[in-house]
Formats: sequence, structure tokens, C-alpha cells
Amino acid sequence: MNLAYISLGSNIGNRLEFLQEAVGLLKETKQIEVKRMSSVYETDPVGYVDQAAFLNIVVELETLYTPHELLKKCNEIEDLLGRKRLVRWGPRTVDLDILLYNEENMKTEDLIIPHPRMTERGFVLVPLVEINSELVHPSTKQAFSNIVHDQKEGVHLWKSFDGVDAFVHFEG
Ligand SMILES: Nc1ncnc2c1ncn2[C@@H]1O[C@H](COP(=O)(O)OP(=O)(O)OP(=O)(O)O)[C@@H](O)[C@H]1O
Ligand SMILES: Nc1nc2c(c(=O)[nH]1)N=C(CO)CN2
Repeated sequence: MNLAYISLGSNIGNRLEFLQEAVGLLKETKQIEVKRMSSVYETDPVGYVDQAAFLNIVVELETLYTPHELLKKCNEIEDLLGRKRLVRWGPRTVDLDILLYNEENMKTEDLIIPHPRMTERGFVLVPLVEINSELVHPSTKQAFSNIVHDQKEGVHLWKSFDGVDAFVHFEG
């Protein structure tokens, strides 16, 4: 069994509902077991800043998928929930990025793990450290809990965690 962390973000339409549907689709997948998830954070847009605030979460999952199979699943969920790729780093209904997969370091044309921009993104680090404060970057060996402090600006708790099932079925 493999342990992976995925970051999810949404900044169009009913943002909470897109995150709920995405986590629901991960949960329904036979080869995936969602083990933990973070609270929901409202976060200032990073990169392309002239867009609405995001809701972001991180989920921990166990999976039988290889990294590329997991990427395919993430892309399927994005497509199913109607993401339109118009602007790089621009608005999206839902975006799923693979952050970590076991302690692997890999660099292929379409998949880089750990996610190359994760260490500079508060919207990733705050929810990641919430669900596992012991995690270490597999190549630099730096503890994420040691770098999260400088990255909290623009990241605000929006809805506290109260269970994966409660989240998926929450009527907002
Ligand atoms: N760890 C990863 N997780 C998800 N996608 C990745 C990863 N590494 C590389 N990619 C590739 O990035 C491609 C483009 O991703 P996407 O359009 O979602 O970028 P983005 O989310 O706008 O920006 P960012 O990559 O900075 O989060 C994906 O189709 C995928 O092939
Ligand atoms: N706050 C925030 N900013 C972003 C996000 C995101 O999920 N949250 N995703 C991006 C592309 O992956 C670019 N910028």
C-alpha cells in the first residue's frame, strides 16, 4: 500500500461543493482509501493574483495506484467537475495536485513528485502540517512543520475538520 498526499483547491462557483464532490469521488474509488483530511482554508490567490479567493484542503490517502495512475485519476476528477484551463494559475472549479507519494522523488515529463512548488505555498503547507506534523521533504529532509510558520499569510481557517464523511455530506 502506498501513502500519498493531495492538495485540492477551488475558486469558482460553489467552492465547498466542488471540494466535497472531489473528495467523494476519491472515496468512491476502489483503489483509494481516504485516511485523513484537513480543515478547509480560505486562501489568497497565489501566482495569478487577479482572481477570487480559493478554498483549499489536503487529503491523505492510501492507494494501490502508481503515481501516474493517481495523476490520471486526479485529472479525470478535474475534467468531470468541469475545470476549464484558460489561464495558467488562473481560476478553476477544482484542481488536484499530487504533493507526496511515499518518500519518492520523481521527475518525468508530466509528473514531478514532490510537487515542485509545495514548499513555497501556504495554502498547501498549512493544511498538510495540520494532518501530519511529522512529514519531511523526501529530498531536502526538511520538516514541513519548520517552514510553515513563514507561509501563513493569506491562509485563513474557513471550516474546521469534523470527519471525512461529515465533510462529503455537509449541507453548506
Ligand atoms: N505533482 C503533480 N501533481 C499534479 N500535476 C502535476 C504534478 N507534476 C506535474 N504535473 C503536471 O502539471 C500539469 C498541469 O497542471 P495544472 O494545469 O493543474 O497546473 P497548475 O495547477 O495551474 O499549476 P501548479 O502546477 O503550479 O499547481 C498536469 O497535467 C500534470 O501533468
Ligand atoms: N490560494 C491559492 N492560489 C493558487 C492555487 C490554490 O489552490 N490556492 N492554485 C494554483 C494553481 O495550482 C495557483 N494559485
